[in-house]
Parts: sequence; structure tokens; C-alpha cells
Amino acid sequence: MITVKNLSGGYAGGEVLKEVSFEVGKGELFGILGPNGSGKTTLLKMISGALEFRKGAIELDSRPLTQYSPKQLARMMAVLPQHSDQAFPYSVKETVSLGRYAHQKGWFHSWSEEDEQIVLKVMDQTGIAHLQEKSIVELSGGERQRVYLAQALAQQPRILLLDEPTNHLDLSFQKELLDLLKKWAADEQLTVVSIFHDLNLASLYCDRLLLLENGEVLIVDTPAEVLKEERIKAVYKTQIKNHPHPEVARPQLLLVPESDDNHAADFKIDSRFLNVGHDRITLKTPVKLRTMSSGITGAGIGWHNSFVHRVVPMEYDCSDHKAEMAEYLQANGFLPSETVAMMTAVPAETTARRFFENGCLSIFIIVSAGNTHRDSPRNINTWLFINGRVSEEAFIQSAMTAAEAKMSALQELEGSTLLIASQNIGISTDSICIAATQKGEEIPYAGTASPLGKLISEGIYACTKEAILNYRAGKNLMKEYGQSTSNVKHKR
Ligand SMILES: Nc1ncnc2c1ncn2[C@@H]1O[C@H](COP(=O)(O)OP(=O)(O)OP(=O)(O)O)[C@@H](O)[C@H]1O
Repeated sequence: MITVKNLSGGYAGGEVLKEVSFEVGKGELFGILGPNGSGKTTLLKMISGALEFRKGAIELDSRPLTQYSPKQLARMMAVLPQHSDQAFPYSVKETVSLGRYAHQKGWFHSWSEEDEQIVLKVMDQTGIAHLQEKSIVELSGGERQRVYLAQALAQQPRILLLDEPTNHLDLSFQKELLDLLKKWAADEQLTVVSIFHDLNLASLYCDRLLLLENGEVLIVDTPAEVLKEERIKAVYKTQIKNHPHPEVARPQLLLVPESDDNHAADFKIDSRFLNVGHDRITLKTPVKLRTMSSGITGAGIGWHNSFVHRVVPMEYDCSDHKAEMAEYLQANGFLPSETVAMMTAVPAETTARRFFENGCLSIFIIVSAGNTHRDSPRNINTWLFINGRVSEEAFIQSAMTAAEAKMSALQELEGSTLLIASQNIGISTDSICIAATQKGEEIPYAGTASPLGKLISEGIYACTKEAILNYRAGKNLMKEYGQSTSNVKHKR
């Protein structure tokens, strides 16, 4: 639909674009990215015919742009510039109606029923129908932006050029506008070329992206290829992290602000932060730790500074244990949004709690192990605190390494009637929380052969064994505890 070949040119002051080449297909949503001053608007102006180029060629539908008359171009293409300021206080409907100009025939432009229907339809689609009698000068920036988009759509173009269309729009209108453009691109085979400053929106909506740097094309490809962390860091000269969107298969880029956290790189989590009570174990940290957990509260990946291991009676029975846990946390002074919480009927006193260190690596482990009831599933809850900056890969490997070490400990203690009964039928209610301080040098790996993996293996194996043995030794204690609290039955 659009072919740009070796395009060069700029302004009297100097060349801006250098040998720019790319193609945009019919019905494609194509994004132009690049830092301030890289030439995005200049490129859009050249494609729209508003700015002459010095060298190269632009073709629309295989025909040189220069062969189109202004009226033919206006029927083919609509432009939504970055700053659409209109001097005349036209009403919203009048402003949108101007979009029909290119379609009117003869010297005496007549307003047809078709023109009327198209204007009403695009006002409806852009959510401005209720504003139609208002003067454009009375509108907010976002409302005005939608009026100009409606005007462009009223033109019924085959190509739509947009310069930062979501500028001024609040979150819901950003989504609505881009959903609408995507739908128009698919349903009406509208070709959309848009400049974006918001790389995440571009990633979510565009089929392909062009990245400009100093007037040259750095890459034209899919969002996943273009938005590589190292490339964007280098082009925009800023710290970012690439993270996949949780719901759609598109990359998202997160800014990394300068840290205002003054805890030293060798800040360590250890028993100083731990509090072991009869009915719960808690660990509170002065900074939030990055967590990966399967806890009742705080499951998944997040950042948390409170860790609660709650001991409940054997008879605990609750249909909505997540809500009940959130109430418990609140009642006991913990913010559920900042807390990873687990539950067990294993007495707190039998948990194993140990600090392991090897050179500059250190971890703090808390394991509780036992059966929550005679014949009921095995329950081993593991907290693994890693003092260091752990890569995504190492987080996952930590969980694998910890699971393997736990199984080794269980196998060695196979004689345990309490644990093996449920193990044989393959049922467990085990939970794990891995929390890292994310300070200091990055630790890339935590597989069993890596230094961190070895420390985790050794620590989890030792703590799991210790917790099981403590539990066996303390069975009587558990019985007493179960009886003393049997009248406290949690039922919702
Ligand atoms: N009318 C003009 N006359 C002379 N130079 C211009 C003109 N418009 C832009 N420039 C220069 O051309 C270069 C590219 O500008 P352009 O507006 O195309 O960049 P951009 O990538 O769209 O930037 P931004 O992200 O800030 O909108 C800049 O150095 C700018 O100063």
C-alpha cells in the first residue's frame, strides 16, 4: 500500500532523513518509533505530501505520491497531526463534517444523506456524539483529539496517518481509540501509520514497528524483535527492563528509576528479622523483596516485605480461605498487598530456620514439615530468602533446585509413616516462597551445578530433614495444641 524507497531530505537547515526504506501493507497497523528529533514527524509529513523530499520515492498503491492531485490525496489519505489547533470556533459536528469535503462533487457542494450518516457514525464510534453541538474551543484536549480523529475517519481514507494519537487521552480512551483503529484496519482494510512515544502501546497494537535513530532506519520488524531490551536501552539512552505482558504475547518495557533505596548492596535477610510465635512465624523486612510464591496471599510474582506463616488448628475448615486469610492479616496488622502468607497446622516450634553462607552468597531458609491431619495430605512449606540480585532464570531454577532437595530429604527419611502415607498417593499441599533482596551483582543461575544452586540444595535438604525430624519428635506437642484449640473452629 505504501512503499518508501531510499527517502532522504529535511529542511533548509539540513538533512533529517537518510536513505529511509520500508513498506506498509494494506490493512496493517504500522508504528513509527524513535527518540525526540529522530525524524518521525518529518517522515510522516513526507508521506502525507506536506513536505517535499530531496531524494528517493514514495508510492501509494504502486503509484508515485507526486502523481496524485491534492483532492485525490485527500480521498486516499487522512492525517491526524500532533497539534490540531483550529482557529474557528466551529461546532463539533461542523468540524467532523469538514472531513467529508474531499468527497463532495461539483462547484456547489451538496450535503448528502450518505455524508450525514457517515458523520453520525464516526462521532458515535469516537464517543463524541453527545458533544456535537458544543464549540470545539470549549472541549478538553482529549475530547478535541477525538473530534479530529472523527474528522479523519469521516474522510473514509484508505490510509490514516497519525502523529501520537493517544496524546491527551486518558487510559480508557487510549485503549478505545487503538481498539477502534485496529478494528478499522481489520474490517475496512484501512492502512494505519502512526507515530508513538509510548512504546508499550505501540507494542500492544501494531503489527510491525519501524525504529528511527538520527533519521535512519534502525530496524523494521515485529514488536517482539524491535523492542529488545538492549536495543531500546541504547537508542533511548535509558535504563529499561523488558517484561512480557501477562495476558497478551507482546513485550512491555518498564522504566527503571534511579534507586532511592539506601540499603547497602550487601544487605542481608537473616534471623534478625524473624519472629517465631506459637501461632505464627513472621518475617518483616525494611525493604520489599522480589518474590515468587505459591502462598495463599501474595501468590505469583511480586514485591513484598511481610512474610507470614500462620498456624491453624487441625480442624480449620473454610470455603474461602483466601478471603479469610486476608481478614486475618488485616486484623493482625499486616497489609495483604505487601504480604506473602501461607497456612499450616504444623506447630511453629517444629520449623527449621537456618542461615547458610558461602563466600559472598548467602540464603536464609525456614521450613515447616508435617501432616496437617492423620491421613491428610503432606504439608511442607518452604521459605527461601536469597541475599542477592537474582535473574528471572535463577528464580525459576531456585524453585526447581529447592524442590529436588526437598524430595532428596523425603526419600532419605522414607520411614516416616506420617509423611509417606500421603506421599504414596501423591498428594501434598506444599507451598514455596522464594524472595530475593535484588541487590548487588546479578546472580545469573541457580541450577544444582551453580554456586547459588549448591547452597540452596544443601540448605533446603538440611532444613527439610530437620523440620521433619522436629515434627516427628514433637508429635505429642502437636496433639496437645490440636486439642487446646479444637474449639476454635474457622468456618465461613
Ligand atoms: N520546520 C522545521 N524546520 C527546520 N527544522 C525542523 C523543522 N521541523 C523539525 N525540524 C528538525 O528536524 C529534526 C527532526 O524533527 P522531527 O519533528 O521530525 O522529529 P521527531 O522524531 O518527530 O521528534 P519528536 O519526538 O520530538 O516529535 C529535528 O532536529 C528538528 O529540529
